[in-house]
Amino acid sequence: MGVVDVRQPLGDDGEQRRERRAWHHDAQALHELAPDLPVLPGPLTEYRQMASFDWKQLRVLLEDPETLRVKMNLWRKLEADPMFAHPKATPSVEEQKRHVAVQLKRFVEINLIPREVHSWGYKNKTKFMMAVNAATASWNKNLSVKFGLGVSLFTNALLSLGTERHLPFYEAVWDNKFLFCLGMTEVGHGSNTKSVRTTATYDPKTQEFIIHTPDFEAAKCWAGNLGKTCTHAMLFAQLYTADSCHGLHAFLVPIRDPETLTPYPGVKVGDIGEKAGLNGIDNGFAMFDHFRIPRENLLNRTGDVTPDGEYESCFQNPEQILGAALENLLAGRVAISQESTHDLCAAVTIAVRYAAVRKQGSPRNSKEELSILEYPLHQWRLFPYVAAACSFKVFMDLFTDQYLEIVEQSYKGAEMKDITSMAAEVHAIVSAMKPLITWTCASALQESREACGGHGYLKSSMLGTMRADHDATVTYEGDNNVLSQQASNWVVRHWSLAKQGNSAALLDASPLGTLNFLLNAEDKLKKRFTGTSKTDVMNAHFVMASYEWLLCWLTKALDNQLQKLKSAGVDRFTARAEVQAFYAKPLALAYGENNVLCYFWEKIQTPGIPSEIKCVLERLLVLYGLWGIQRHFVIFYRGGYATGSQLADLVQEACQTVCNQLKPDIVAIVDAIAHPDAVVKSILGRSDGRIYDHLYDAFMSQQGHMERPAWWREVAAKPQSKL
Ligand SMILES: Cc1cc2nc3c(=O)[nH]c(=O)nc-3n(C[C@H](O)[C@H](O)[C@H](O)COP(=O)(O)OP(=O)(O)OC[C@H]3O[C@@H](n4cnc5c(N)ncnc54)[C@H](O)[C@@H]3O)c2cc1C
Repeated sequence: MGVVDVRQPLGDDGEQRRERRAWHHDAQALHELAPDLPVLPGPLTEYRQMASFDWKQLRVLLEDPETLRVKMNLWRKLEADPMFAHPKATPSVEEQKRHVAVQLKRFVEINLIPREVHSWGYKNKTKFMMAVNAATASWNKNLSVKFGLGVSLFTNALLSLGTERHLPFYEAVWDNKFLFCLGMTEVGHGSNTKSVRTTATYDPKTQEFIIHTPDFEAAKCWAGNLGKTCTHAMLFAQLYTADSCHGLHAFLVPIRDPETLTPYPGVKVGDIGEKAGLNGIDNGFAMFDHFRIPRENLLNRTGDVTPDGEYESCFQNPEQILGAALENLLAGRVAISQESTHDLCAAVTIAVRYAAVRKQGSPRNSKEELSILEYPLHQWRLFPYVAAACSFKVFMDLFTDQYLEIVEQSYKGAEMKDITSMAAEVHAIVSAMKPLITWTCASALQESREACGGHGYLKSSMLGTMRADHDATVTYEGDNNVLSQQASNWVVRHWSLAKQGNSAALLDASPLGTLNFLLNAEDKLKKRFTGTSKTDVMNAHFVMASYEWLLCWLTKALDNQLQKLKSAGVDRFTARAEVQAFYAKPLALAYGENNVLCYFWEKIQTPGIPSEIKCVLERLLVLYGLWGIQRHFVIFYRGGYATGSQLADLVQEACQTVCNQLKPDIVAIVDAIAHPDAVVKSILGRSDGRIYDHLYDAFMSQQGHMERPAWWREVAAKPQSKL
């Protein structure tokens, strides 16, 4: 195997791919990926005509056209099949579960993921599956979660944790015979997975593992599909042999008879009940009473038990085994970040189109009311989220390629430069990005709901449904607050190299370059803000240099705090807990934001981008960066980067100016990142902008909406006595 170098953000064939992805789209391809918008003059026409660029070209720049093609194809198929139609009224919780379960069956049956995909290499296959997942999530998040847990995420984990003897499970899942759940969380433990208490004790007499739940707090809990539908669980339990506990391992545990869905004796299993959202998913609990499974059901890539009960591991200690097992969950976190980017795009599509059409208030002596988009406050509320949506889209596109390349090469056994450092860096990036992206999306959904006023609160705006369904992403697959600690831990670990000025070691530790801000850190920390006009801050150079200073300061400050606590005799666990709120969490967030800026900047350098699009992209980058800088003002002042009011004054002025510059282009930017109307499903966010026509239809099409209620007698005034 040759040595693989993924230092280039675009991968080893970066230059080639840049060329490929730059502006060679014929009219037919563009039409397929960016179908024409309504041509009749409509409420959005005026703003569309103001645009300085072609939205179709921006669309295929912000996302890999191949990925976009997969999504557009899938959406067309889902739209054409009545089984995937959205119910008009909200069904009961039970019916939501039934509907999503039968949709999943059909999803697999009609080969929405063609069989040949399984023979593709890891990278192409996973990239395809991720595109399908993100597109499905935008159609119906319940369906994508059910599919992810039960089929795609499971089979992904199976291939990396299991061995050849587990392949029949892989086949059975894709043949619709088995459905899985991933059972890690217990009633009493979630984030601290090491303390999971379900046991799997090996019995050499029968060559079986005995799965047991010691008490209710150790019951498996929350696993999607476990409540009603799964046939098996990929269950995480502490593995015991006669001599000792070998830590957390994954087991394939039968839960229900696949033909009758009756739970097996020894498994007490059920649904945990109605949730705040995602009610199409049957999240469940399960308790095991000395339930026996064959020895071969242990996923044995990282460790195995011989028939006579001897434990064999490729790792030295149980923590390493856990680490290897959890590494496999990274794909899930990447997928969540992709889905959330989609939700963010949908939220701003709805809110910006609505803002362009909705008129409210007018200046004195003017008869014309203003679109709410004209108000600087409204721009400031929404445009940074549009900038975030575009930047995240680019980041996820480029980073997913790198991530899959690294995993593929390591599977192939390629002799990769710095594989250990690369794995650690990828882990840190994902641990920072999943929180950043899901939190940004959550606040965008809330802001967009408010920005659409009362109508935004209608179910048919879709913002409430999206907000409720998206909400869980900040908790599952690693709670955001806990996950972000892994990112800050990794960054701060390298401060000593920065302090020594050891650039070579820093570059080795960060093959993807996300620690480059630490190069010459002490010099960077000497920099002070000297700007005197808004043009000094309204550019990418200022934004990126300020982020470098911010990150160096936060890393150094976090390290100082940890050293201080250590010198005072505070143990490592307590010290880490002490610094979380004011050092570690801001560092993880700033690290994530800086990654977004660096990848976006790299993208803007793609050769051949038309100058008008480049100008829009730079404005979006600057707005995203300034939005972050003003959130971190306290640190800039606290660390002495700025004194007096100049930095705050100029950044605020610049934010408002960039918003104003983006205003004529904002509807076209949103057109470039919007999903088709049938996917967004919002009466406020359609591409024709005819919000009042759609509102009228929505009001008028409700069943019985103008009828006297059947229960009118219970509330109507009693007839007056004639006496
Ligand atoms: C819709 C949904 C679907 C899910 N699906 C699955 C599934 O399929 N399979 C599965 O196994 N699990 C699933 N889960 C469970 C999910 O993975 C856990 O909820 C998650 O890991 C968090 O664990 P917890 O709920 O025990 O919270 P806890 O770990 O108890 O955390 C509670 C709060 O304490 C904070 N906290 C915890 N530890 C620390 C610390 N060290 N420092 C600072 N703060 C801390 C957290 O930030 C959090 O705000 C699902 C959850 C939801 C909501």
